[in-house]
Amino acid sequence: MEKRTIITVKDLVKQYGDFTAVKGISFEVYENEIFGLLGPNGAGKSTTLEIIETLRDKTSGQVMVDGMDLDKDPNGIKKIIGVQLQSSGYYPNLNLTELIDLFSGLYNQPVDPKELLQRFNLEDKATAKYKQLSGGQKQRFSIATTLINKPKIIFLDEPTTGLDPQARRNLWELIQLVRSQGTTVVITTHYMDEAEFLCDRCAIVDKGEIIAINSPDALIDNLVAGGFERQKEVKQANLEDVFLHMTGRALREE
Ligand SMILES: Nc1ncnc2c1ncn2[C@@H]1O[C@H](COP(=O)(O)OP(=O)(O)OP(=O)(O)O)[C@@H](O)[C@H]1O
Repeated sequence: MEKRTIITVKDLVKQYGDFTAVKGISFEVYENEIFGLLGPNGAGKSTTLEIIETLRDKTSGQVMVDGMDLDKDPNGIKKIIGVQLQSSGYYPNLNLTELIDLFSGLYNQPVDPKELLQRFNLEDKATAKYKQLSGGQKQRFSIATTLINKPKIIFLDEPTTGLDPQARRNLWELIQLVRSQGTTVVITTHYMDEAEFLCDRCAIVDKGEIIAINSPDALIDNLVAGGFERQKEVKQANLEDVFLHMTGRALREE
């Protein structure tokens, strides 16, 4: 089936003073895929994401989101995307239900807080404040809030950083669920196992340039075809498997 392109980035450049953080990158994201931006610290992933999210000005280049040109219709783009807020974006005196009601009012979108919290395994926290949540719960809540305006695309910037293996896997399942319900997901991560598990395609960004873009499988196959061999014998399991086998897969944060 022909894939529909939902994001097109062409020759994108971002300069901070004399420093060029993004050096003319181009890529496309297809509708309903999970697309990853991978790269070391400072590669330019967040800058790229924030430009597409309309939160940061670009220096040059073209960005189209669902047929809308970033230069001409940033407000149109804002309406169809969901962006994770930093923790400072949540009013400290409101509980989770009240926060959802607040966003729902701001977006003018009716949302049932109970149903949304249930979907993200947070029904017991309906009257808790954001700051009272564990790391995993905070991430789940912030992903839940990206869905309030019923976006076509959500952007997740390092959603599992700092989480334990159980919470990470739980979040992976939730991200897959969000995609299965029709949302396109753009994610940045430093965890290659995460990208391999979640992403349909990923771009590897280094020093402001895209150095590879493909499915994780194809990237691995290309490396092996080039004669790469692992130095160590590959074991049937890794330390994370040991950890999860011994401590279980159930979430521990409650
Ligand atoms: N507001 C700013 N002013 C000046 N330089 C900036 C600014 N924001 C980012 N940079 C620089 O641009 C480069 C790219 O930063 P960016 O945050 O996009 O990278 P990243 O790939 O998301 O990194 P990380 O994985 O650490 O989040 C870095 O060298 C960073 O120091």
